[in-house]
Amino acid sequence: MQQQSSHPRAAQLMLDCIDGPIARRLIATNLLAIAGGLIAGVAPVGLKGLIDAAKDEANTSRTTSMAVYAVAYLASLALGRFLGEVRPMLASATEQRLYGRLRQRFFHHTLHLPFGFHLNERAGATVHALNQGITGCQIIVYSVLNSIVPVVIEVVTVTAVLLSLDQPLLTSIFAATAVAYVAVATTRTRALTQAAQRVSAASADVSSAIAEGLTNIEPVKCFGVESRLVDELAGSTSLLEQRWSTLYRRRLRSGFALLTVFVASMCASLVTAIYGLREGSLTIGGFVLANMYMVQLLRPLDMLAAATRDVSQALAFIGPMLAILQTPQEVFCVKSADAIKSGDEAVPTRAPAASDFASSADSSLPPSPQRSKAPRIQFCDVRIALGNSDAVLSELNLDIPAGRTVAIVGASGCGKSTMARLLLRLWKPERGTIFWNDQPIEDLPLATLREMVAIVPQDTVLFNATIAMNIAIGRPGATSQQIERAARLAQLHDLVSTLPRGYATVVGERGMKLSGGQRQRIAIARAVLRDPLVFVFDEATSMLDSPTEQEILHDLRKIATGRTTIMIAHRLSTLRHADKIVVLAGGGVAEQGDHDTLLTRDGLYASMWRAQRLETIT
Ligand SMILES: Nc1ncnc2c1ncn2[C@@H]1O[C@H](COP(=O)(O)OP(=O)(O)OP(=O)(O)O)[C@@H](O)[C@H]1O
Repeated sequence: MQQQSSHPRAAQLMLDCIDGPIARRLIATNLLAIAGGLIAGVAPVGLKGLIDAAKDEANTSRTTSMAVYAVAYLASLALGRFLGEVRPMLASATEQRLYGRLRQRFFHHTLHLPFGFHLNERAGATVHALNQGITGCQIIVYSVLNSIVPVVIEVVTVTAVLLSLDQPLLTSIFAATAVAYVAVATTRTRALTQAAQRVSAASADVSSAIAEGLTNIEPVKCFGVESRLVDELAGSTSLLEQRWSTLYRRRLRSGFALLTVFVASMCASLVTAIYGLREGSLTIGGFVLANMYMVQLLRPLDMLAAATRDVSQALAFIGPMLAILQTPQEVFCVKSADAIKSGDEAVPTRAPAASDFASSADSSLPPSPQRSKAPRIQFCDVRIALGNSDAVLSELNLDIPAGRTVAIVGASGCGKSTMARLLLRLWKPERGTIFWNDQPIEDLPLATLREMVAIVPQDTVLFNATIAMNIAIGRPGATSQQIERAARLAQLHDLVSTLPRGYATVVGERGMKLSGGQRQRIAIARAVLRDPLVFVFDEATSMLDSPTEQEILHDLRKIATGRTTIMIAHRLSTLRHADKIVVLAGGGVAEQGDHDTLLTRDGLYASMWRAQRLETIT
């Protein structure tokens, strides 16, 4: 079933990646392939001429005729072979460009798939889908250019010559053989495709297991699970082995079926040609030619059948890549970016007034006067459930005034990071709306929204690149002075100065050559350098020692002035300066207000505060 729908999709995918220059080169190499097929097809005519000339004793210039036929025969053989050698060399550059485009297209598409896709899929399997898909495309291109096109031309040429021999019986045998080949090739295709799909799935499991072990190398080593992982891999590899054997058994069965057709046809044609020779309807040259053509007709038919088999296997390999390419991307752009950036928004939907957030008298802080562009953010009746569990946020109503700092606190798992992800549209709420000033955030172009928000996430993962590159990731083209300034604000500069290679130090796979606190500071510098309208600090300083944390918080308060800032933290002492503190519980806002108000209220926040004070003292 997958195979049936894969044909047009695979063809479409390749066509999409073919531009003018690629198309021209492919046509040129194809023409070479066609020329090779034609020449190979007519070569035996020279041999027939040679044999007939040798037999023609009445011909006075027999030697010359023989020489001409011999040269024609050898030259056509040599030229056909030469073209066969040259074509792959010419084709390879074009094909590599095509595969490069395919990789780029796949990577672009995958990076733009929804966040949930990446959480559900194994990265190893995704990379494997690409690699195997490219292998499948290579097989298809090779089969089409090297086998199918030249072979079809050869079959047509041979058939034309065959018809000119005026041997209806032989022609019928050839036709019957062709039909038999097609029948065998098509009936075996489904079984082969299924086997190839199973190989592909098992192979993805093996790749994912290896990738997962390598990306989690630290826990693997710390918990000493190397041998267990290797044993588990042995299970997956033996399954892969079995599935390859099944595939090759099926290929063999298909090969035997084709061999049977081949032998039957050879027998039939040989008997017919002998009969023709005895009857005098075939010369000796004609007899040799008929048999050579039989072989020559069967060989391309054989190659066609093999190519069909390879293509069906290749389509199964391409299947996972096509499935990923068909997964819908994130919704990027709904409304004009300019209107949003200039603050000159068209208001499509009514956003709630501050008084709608009536749960607390403290919820209607006036906006900060310093940055007119910093947005007011409102979560209105937002509900979201993740996975199969109950709603993480069942009814979130929250007003974050423009240019103010709002702290979010609450028990682990109550949905604080989920809130931040909703704002960045990594998740989509099941119900409710998040407003950016007066616009629902779905109306903002996704790229613009993310450009305006900088997040320091709980777990900082770095690229295996230099410190400078990691800091500048959100601001391509940043100068070294700008990078250094951001690093200073994140209390990182002094540390970097002690490194022999300074900002050119490579941080290792996922930044593992740095401490957790150092990674966090890079993440803070990154966010600062991005210069956004909204900051989200999600446990941004949780890995730092107290003095460093205090210094960074002091700097961040300065940087965040006039920007809308969301601070998520468990350590309440780091949040007491926030304009508003929001306690999340039971899927919504349990209480909100500034530090003193909440302490006076003696509710959830006050008890959390007391508990943490007690911990500090004891
Ligand atoms: N992709 C997901 N699929 C299913 N459940 C998820 C997913 N991501 C998060 N969750 C669940 O959603 C809930 C809220 O997670 P979230 O990360 O928002 O909590 P949090 O309040 O930030 O917690 P913490 O303070 O521990 O960081 C948790 O119960 C978590 O297990």
